[in-house]
Amino acid sequence: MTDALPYDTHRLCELAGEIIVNVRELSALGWTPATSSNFSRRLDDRHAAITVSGRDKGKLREADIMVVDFDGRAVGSDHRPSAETLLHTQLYRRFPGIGCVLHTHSQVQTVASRLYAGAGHVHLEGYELLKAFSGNTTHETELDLPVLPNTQDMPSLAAQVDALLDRGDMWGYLIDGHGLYAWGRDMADARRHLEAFEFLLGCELELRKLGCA
Ligand SMILES: CSCCC(=O)C(=O)COP(=O)(O)O
Ligand SMILES: [Zn+2]
Repeated sequence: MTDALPYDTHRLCELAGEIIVNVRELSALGWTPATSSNFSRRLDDRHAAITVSGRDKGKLREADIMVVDFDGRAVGSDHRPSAETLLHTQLYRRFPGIGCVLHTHSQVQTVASRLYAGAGHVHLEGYELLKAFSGNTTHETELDLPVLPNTQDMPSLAAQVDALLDRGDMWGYLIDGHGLYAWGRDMADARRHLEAFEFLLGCELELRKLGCA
């Protein structure tokens, strides 16, 4: 810990390294086109490490990761944090067990968000991969992935997410025409949830193409 900064800089370096490695892999899958997407890790009980706004997520370096407090304000940096910072910090503030938030813009996520915006959710049932979500021990379960309307008004979007979180266990949501948010207790957990949503949404789209859903 330095005198000047109110967080552990060594821990920040560790988390930045982890974000960089994981986000490069997600980018290589085509899930972060055109500088889209944002990623964060809980740093401590007041701060998160998050991607700087507008950076090419496929080419992240340590300088592309900065610190914000849970009100979304930059701490110890002149950079602008992700435009969607509030959607990350609201989760860290409310749930001490959440340690990682991942947001991507894959084609599958975006097409699914458009198709299911009217229904307000994607119903996922009968898939073995539902066991990938923390707490699920059987495929005999179901999950409604919410789809929220897109807006540039982040406080309004965060308020809608907050209302959904009141309902209980939730590991992600879609934003119409935009992409997917997923989270977990650490990077591995959040990434498993993100990948499971991507796979399950892909299955639902495929079933629709085949006229089965
Ligand atoms: C060019 S993508 C539009 C903004 C967006 O949806 C996104 O995920 C990236 O925003 P950021 O400010 O985090 O770079
Ligand atoms: Zn986005």
